[in-house]
Amino acid sequence: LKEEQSKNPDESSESSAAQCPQDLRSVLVTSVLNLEQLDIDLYRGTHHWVPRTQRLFGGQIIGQALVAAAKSVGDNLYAHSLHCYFVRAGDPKVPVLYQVDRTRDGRSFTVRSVKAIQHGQPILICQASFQVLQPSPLQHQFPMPVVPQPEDLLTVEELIQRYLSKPDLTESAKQGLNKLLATEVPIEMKPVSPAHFYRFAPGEPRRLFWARARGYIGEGDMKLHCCVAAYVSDFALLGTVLLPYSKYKARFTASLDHAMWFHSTFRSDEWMLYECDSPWAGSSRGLAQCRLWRRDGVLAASCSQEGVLRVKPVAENSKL
Ligand SMILES: CC(C)(COP(=O)(O)OP(=O)(O)OC[C@H]1O[C@@H](n2cnc3c(N)ncnc32)[C@H](O)[C@@H]1OP(=O)(O)O)[C@@H](O)C(=O)NCCC(=O)NCCSC(=O)CC(=O)O
Repeated sequence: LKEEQSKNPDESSESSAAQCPQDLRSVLVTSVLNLEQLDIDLYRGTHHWVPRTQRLFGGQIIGQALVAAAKSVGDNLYAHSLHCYFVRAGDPKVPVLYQVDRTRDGRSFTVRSVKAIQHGQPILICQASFQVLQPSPLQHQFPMPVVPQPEDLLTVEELIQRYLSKPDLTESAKQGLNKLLATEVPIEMKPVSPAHFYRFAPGEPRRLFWARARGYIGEGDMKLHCCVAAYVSDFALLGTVLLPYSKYKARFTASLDHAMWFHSTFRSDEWMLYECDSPWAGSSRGLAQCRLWRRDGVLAASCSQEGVLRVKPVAENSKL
């Protein structure tokens, strides 16, 4: 992990150096997931992008917790799952400490517990499990959904530019969209069905988008790609729960827990299809699940999350 983070693309193969100048290096690798070591099994992480809610982005905390866990396991071990609870809102004004407990080192599986701490209190508790690669005669997966290729779809930014040119947009809607455009999120996204993605009409609780880390990461360390995928996986997952409810908008939403399973090798800086759905909502909570597909149809990872969602009715004359 460390080696990959410090690797300068100019030092790698000539062709990748030519394609990926230093200034295109993913900020997820150079900053967000590049933890500072304070002591044995103790790390400090800083923030890059903070959501409008002014609480830390859950994906960042999960990604950083997985980085901390991965630093204490051997190169022959690969992350295969993680299970996290978000127990307190993260404070964007201070860094997060990550304390790793080496729960167990087995022959095949190794387990780590990570506590993310701010102001002396845990904000996230995470368990991550790693495995030595092992062959298996049992191998199956569902087929990847058939969707348009990313080259045929618009990015979120391009879609926002289009909406901005609509004549009937209110001034506050324009301001909101311009704010979104000015935000530097380290993920590139292309919704497969923009109307569903933005909840312009009620629909089934299911949405798909292509996503990848912004900037170059390169082949290299699989553990790092898992950390990036953990970061990305929390970005648009919980919103899937709201898709059937066009008459309501979110008043308070936060992910409560997050579980993830890694199945195959993948590159998080290459387009991956995120297939999100929500099988259930009730009691001010919703369950959301996602599958991450490699472009070639291989299932790379699966994810489940429950969140709290409190809503209020949408104003009749809203243009967004
Ligand atoms: C989930 C928790 C809020 C649960 O804590 P509590 O049990 O104390 O929370 P709570 O529900 O009682 O209170 C939270 C806020 O809701 C209000 N509140 C409580 N009950 C209410 C009710 N019945 N109706 C209306 N509002 C209510 C409270 O006054 C408070 O507002 P007020 O605060 O105004 O007093 C907390 O554990 C937490 O913050 N965990 C971290 C979650 C997180 O940060 N996830 C990652 C980021 S989300 C993410 O990354 C994904 C995403 O956003 O999509």
